Amino acid sequence: MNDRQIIWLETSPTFDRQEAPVFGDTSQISRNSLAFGQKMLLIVSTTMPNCVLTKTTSTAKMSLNGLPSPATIYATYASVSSSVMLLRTTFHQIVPRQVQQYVLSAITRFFYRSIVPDQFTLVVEESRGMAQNYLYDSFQIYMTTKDNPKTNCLKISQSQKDQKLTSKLAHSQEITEFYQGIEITWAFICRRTENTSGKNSSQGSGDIMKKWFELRFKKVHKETVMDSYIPFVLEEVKAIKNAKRVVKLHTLGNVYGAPRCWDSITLEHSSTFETLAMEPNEKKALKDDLDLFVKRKDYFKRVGRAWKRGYLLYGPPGTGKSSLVAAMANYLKFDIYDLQLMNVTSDFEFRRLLLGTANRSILVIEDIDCSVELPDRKIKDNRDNSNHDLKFTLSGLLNFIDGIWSSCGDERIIIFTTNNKDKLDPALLRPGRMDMHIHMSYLTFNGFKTLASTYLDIKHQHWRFREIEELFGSVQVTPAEVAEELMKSSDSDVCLGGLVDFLNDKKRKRTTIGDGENTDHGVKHIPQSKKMKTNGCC
Ligand SMILES: Nc1ncnc2c1ncn2[C@@H]1O[C@H](COP(=O)(O)OP(=O)(O)OP(=O)(O)O)[C@@H](O)[C@H]1O
Repeated sequence: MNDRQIIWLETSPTFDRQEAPVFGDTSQISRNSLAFGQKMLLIVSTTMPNCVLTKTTSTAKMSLNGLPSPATIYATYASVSSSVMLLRTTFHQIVPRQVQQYVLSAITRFFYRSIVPDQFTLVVEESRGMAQNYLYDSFQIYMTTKDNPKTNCLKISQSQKDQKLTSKLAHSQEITEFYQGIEITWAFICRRTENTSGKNSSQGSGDIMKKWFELRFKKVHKETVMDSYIPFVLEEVKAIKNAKRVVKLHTLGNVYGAPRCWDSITLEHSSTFETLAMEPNEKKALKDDLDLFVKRKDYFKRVGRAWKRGYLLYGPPGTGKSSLVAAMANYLKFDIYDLQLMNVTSDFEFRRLLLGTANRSILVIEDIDCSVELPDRKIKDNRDNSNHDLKFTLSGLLNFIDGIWSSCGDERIIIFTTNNKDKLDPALLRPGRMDMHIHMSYLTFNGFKTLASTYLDIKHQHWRFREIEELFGSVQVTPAEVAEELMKSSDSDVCLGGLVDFLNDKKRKRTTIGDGENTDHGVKHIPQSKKMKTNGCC
């Protein structure tokens, strides 16, 4: 091409006559050969300047600076857009919908890949053969929490019970989010395809609806997305599911003549760690312990121990032992199995009942000191004492809790409560059984402030507080007693005035309650080393 030269010939805009100012040696060839408004493109040989290789003449009227006039642009636009409209209408009318969708998605994918060739796409389909794809279900839940200003269509729904709207991505909608600086685009796609399985589809016709998620990101981030982002999404989904989970309370049903089994109702106890009157450091220690426990699945596996945790709650009546159990269940979203040992007649029945409990649950054995006389309890005195299944023994209880029951389930918590720790059999307190001893004691001033906030909505100070703090120094009062006083009126001044009278009255009488002589307060951890040594035997 080096021996060629391109030359434009154009009539002068300043002269209203047929004159062609030209360039180079070709001027003689084309002079006076153009009409006004004409433009000519010459390709000439550089070696023989007068030799025209190609000649193109444009008759379109040109603007002063060589650009097309607005009328030309408009005419071109009108003709192109009407052609596109015509094509579009024809495409929609003639081509079947499935084919349309296929063509459009093929085009989209083609352009997407050619424009961004280093992109990677993960496809997560709704089902894996016959089985539902767990990942797809999880992604669907995850997407309900996402919103994006760019999304222009969402599917929303609401159940009768739920006050919140649930939103889902609609077909072909996309959401983009950033994870560790990586841009990840989620797209939800559903498409009707022909049912080749021969089974009836939910749509009634021979078609089935295929749904899937596409995750698009740069190829270099493939490993981060697979190894870190997807596990992160699954963890988020677990938390979302947990937040929605309804905690159940299981108690022993009593159907005449039939073996006892668990009956369940929704746990209505609204106690939480926030509403619980407890020293803040003790509360934190317990929450941290629970958090660690639920996170340590692999750890328990590695050290060869059952994934279980035992807590002993002890203290006078009305100090919040049951409230703490409810707070733990609400915090972890674990069901509660409330077992009254006086209803259990034999080791055999005890095992059967425990095997009927589910994972992620709390087994509560309340008032263990007074509910049953272990280990000598028998059903029938004339039976052979060596038959352990026919009597209920302490060793039966502990062995089963330590052994088979705890190892055939996951995330099991067992809680014993007692008003009198001193009365308990030392075997129960052995390290490895009860990992944490929690003393629920009389109310402290810190605990009182929690109750004042919960019951009277006093978040900071009240002029009665100083007086109440002084009285707490000289009288022992349970949270249950104080809660009772704080509920007497909706006027906080009246309630606190009543509480001051109540405390003064108590002070006068100098009444001591229950196990006031206890010297060990709060949360007590059993050293891990000790636990390991003694684990597994009664
Ligand atoms: N620590 C606490 N924090 C908040 N509220 C409490 C606390 N302790 C007791 N209460 C209030 O007192 C009521 C009775 O408390 P709860 O049944 O939890 O005590 P308990 O120690 O289990 O008693 P018992 O030993 O008699 O079973 C609860 O419903 C709650 O309203």
